[in-house]
Amino acid sequence: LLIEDDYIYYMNKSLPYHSSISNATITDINNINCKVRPKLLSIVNSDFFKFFKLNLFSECPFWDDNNGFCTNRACAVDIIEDGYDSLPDYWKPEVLGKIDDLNSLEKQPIDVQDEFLNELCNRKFLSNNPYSPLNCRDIDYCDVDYITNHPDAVLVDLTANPERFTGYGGEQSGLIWKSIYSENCFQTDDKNATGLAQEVFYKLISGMHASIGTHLSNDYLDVESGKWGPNLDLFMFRVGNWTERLENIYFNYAIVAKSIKKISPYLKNLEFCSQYDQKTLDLLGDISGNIDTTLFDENLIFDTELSSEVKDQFRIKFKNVTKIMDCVHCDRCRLWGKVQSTGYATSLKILLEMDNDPMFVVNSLTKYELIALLNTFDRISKSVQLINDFEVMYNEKYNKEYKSKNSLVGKVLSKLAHITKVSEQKESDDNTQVDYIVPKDDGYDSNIKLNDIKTTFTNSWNNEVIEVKKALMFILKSYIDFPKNIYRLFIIKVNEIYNKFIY
Ligand SMILES: Cc1cc2nc3c(=O)[nH]c(=O)nc-3n(C[C@H](O)[C@H](O)[C@H](O)COP(=O)(O)OP(=O)(O)OC[C@H]3O[C@@H](n4cnc5c(N)ncnc54)[C@H](O)[C@@H]3O)c2cc1C
Repeated sequence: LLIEDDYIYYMNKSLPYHSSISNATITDINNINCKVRPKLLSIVNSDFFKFFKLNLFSECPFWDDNNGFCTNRACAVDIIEDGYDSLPDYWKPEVLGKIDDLNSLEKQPIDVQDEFLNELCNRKFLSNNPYSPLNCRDIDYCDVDYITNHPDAVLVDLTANPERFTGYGGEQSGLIWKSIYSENCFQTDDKNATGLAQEVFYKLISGMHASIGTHLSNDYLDVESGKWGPNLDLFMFRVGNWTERLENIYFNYAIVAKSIKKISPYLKNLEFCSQYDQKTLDLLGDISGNIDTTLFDENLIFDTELSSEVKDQFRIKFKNVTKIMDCVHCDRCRLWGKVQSTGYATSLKILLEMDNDPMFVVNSLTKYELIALLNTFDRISKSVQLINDFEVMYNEKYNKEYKSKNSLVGKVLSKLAHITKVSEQKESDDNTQVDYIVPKDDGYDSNIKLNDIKTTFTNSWNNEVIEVKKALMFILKSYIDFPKNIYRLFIIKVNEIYNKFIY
């Protein structure tokens, strides 16, 4: 019911959530995604793009509590509540969250590890940034030096460690998310730019959070059956029931896709992978060819000199997000958290800094930023695909009689498409206006709202009925078990007395 309240609240509120910075409809993005997905898969499975460098032993720089999840069971109780002790070892969160198949390079000194990736490249400049931040303006949105040069960092094969359910949860992960969201506090005199920066920052984090939720719901371990597979109810609970979270996944898609479009023409100059050069460049060219430049208009975010102060704050705050990932005590979650926060940071660097001096930005990119960028695109692209898969599952399970448009996710998606159309219409009416577009509350919206409320209410009602039934069954079973339990108690007591008597 809480979710339902929040959901209705969202549908009714008139906050300027739907700005006109993205001109794409949900359908546009779904279509683009169908075309780029196979190519993206080939890229992230290639030798160059499948390794990421990570320091598994770095201490959390923000708070003292380094009492990690892997040694702290309490972190898991929210997810695996019952009988933690009775779970087989390989289902325990510290095992589910561990990184498998650490490359044998892990044991090698850092320069040998680097050599491995450098062998794939004609030029080494990607690991040695000639545009040292010491000499130049800082344009990094993540802590690049930390990733590439930390002596404890190791190469991890991302394909051997897919993002999935790990059982990581509870207070610790809640605290991490809370501190990431609370980075979103900008203070400048430019109210418009500050508001917009806050909105974009929130959407990025929420989209990343929702994408992680989508992946863990899709690759979920059912501890009762011991099988891995998609968990529709978990997806609906975490993401599907929340219009805003779904929208933010698509928003992040538009941001990352646009940054890849923007950097692609310059990748030719990088010659970053001799062995895979042509094939990788062809694939990247194909991907970029399918992305429309109007997908996202970065100039509407930070377009004026006035907002450069906001931009600087944005950069520092995003850098902090990538550092907060060191506080994540589940190794695999930390790995993907670091990859994705670095990927979004790289997107922002490309989108917001390239117009000033493209080659300055291009030459400052490290290979790990490029690897993170492409892998983040793969994560968000998979999330978009999964949203569509879950929609089909939802219709099959709950909504057979409804058409796709009337399913919960379907309604959300068509509403988003509708909102974008409204914003497009408004934009063409007034080209000079770059303000937020608030969706019109027309009959279409009211119908959707009414249907949403009905469907959400029916689902919540059915869930409550199932829970009440379960509770009643539990009470009934405890009455039935009562004589058996009394008998067992009696035997235990008799046994104790007998033992005392004997010894
Ligand atoms: C960096 C990081 C990576 C992780 N990776 C994994 C992983 O790979 N596999 C895995 O199983 N677990 C992972 N986790 C844990 C996972 O994200 C959840 O924290 C955990 O499953 C507990 O979920 P929860 O229901 O308590 O709510 P949480 O997901 O912890 O959310 C906390 C609160 O944030 C709000 N919230 C939730 N989602 C959103 C959203 N999209 N937008 C805005 N607000 C939101 C809600 O109010 C919620 O109560 C990761 C956690 C972190 C911090």
